[in-house]
Amino acid sequence: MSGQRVDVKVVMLGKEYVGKTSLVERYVHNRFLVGPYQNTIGAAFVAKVMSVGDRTVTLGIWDTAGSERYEAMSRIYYRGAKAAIVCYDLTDSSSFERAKFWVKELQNLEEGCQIYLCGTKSDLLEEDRRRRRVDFHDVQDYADNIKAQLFETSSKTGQSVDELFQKVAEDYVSVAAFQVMTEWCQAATSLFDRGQGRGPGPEGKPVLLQLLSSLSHHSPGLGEFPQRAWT
Ligand SMILES: Nc1nc2c(ncn2[C@@H]2O[C@H](COP(=O)(O)OP(=O)(O)OP(=O)(O)O)[C@@H](O)[C@H]2O)c(=O)[nH]1
Repeated sequence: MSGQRVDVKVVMLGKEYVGKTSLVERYVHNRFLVGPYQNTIGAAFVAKVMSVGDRTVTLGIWDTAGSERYEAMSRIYYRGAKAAIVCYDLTDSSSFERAKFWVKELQNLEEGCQIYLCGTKSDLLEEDRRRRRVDFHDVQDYADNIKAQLFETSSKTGQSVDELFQKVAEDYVSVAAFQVMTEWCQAATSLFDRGQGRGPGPEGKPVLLQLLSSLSHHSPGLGEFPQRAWT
């Protein structure tokens, strides 16, 4: 996978033992490793290619170490991340406090990073509801406040794991499409302001049509409406 182009840098954050590595294992290899717990040292990277509609998106996932000993190192890994999956263990309230710590960090230092809150080990609640230590509605309110998405997953059973990563990729595609659309609108407005929109561009086609075909190329579907309206 080395040298592979990555579309979305995703970072896994959260207290040690919450299940970050297990989440990545379940998603990438569709397996749940049993055996003695091995804490992550530093960080691990894996890339996963996936589909969103007719587009291919490559997620580059950084699995960080949850131990506070590696806190400074985890900061290096969330730099430039477009998405952060901030994990907490549904059976451990202190892990949710730690999740809030990471959310604050991201809000202060990585403004452009979309946050996904992930309550892990939901299978343990299936076995015994009394084990829940983090209330769903409290977290949902918190998630709404910070404009984050909320998922409750189990790496053991696979519950909601694919949905979580799929949402990350889908959000990336819609944000990218929105950016292209915004840039296109700005370019079109500026051409119209200068009265050049219908003039010929470098390929002999009207400049606006050239912009539209570039928009359609980057975001299939988005270019259809204006193209129909203006030709
Ligand atoms: N029952 C259950 N156990 C889980 C689940 N996810 C992880 N675990 C267990 O929780 C322990 C910690 O999991 P890891 O994935 O190593 O946790 P981590 O967050 O990567 O830990 P650090 O690397 O120390 O940050 C392991 O014993 C896992 O088997 C889950 O969904 N259900």
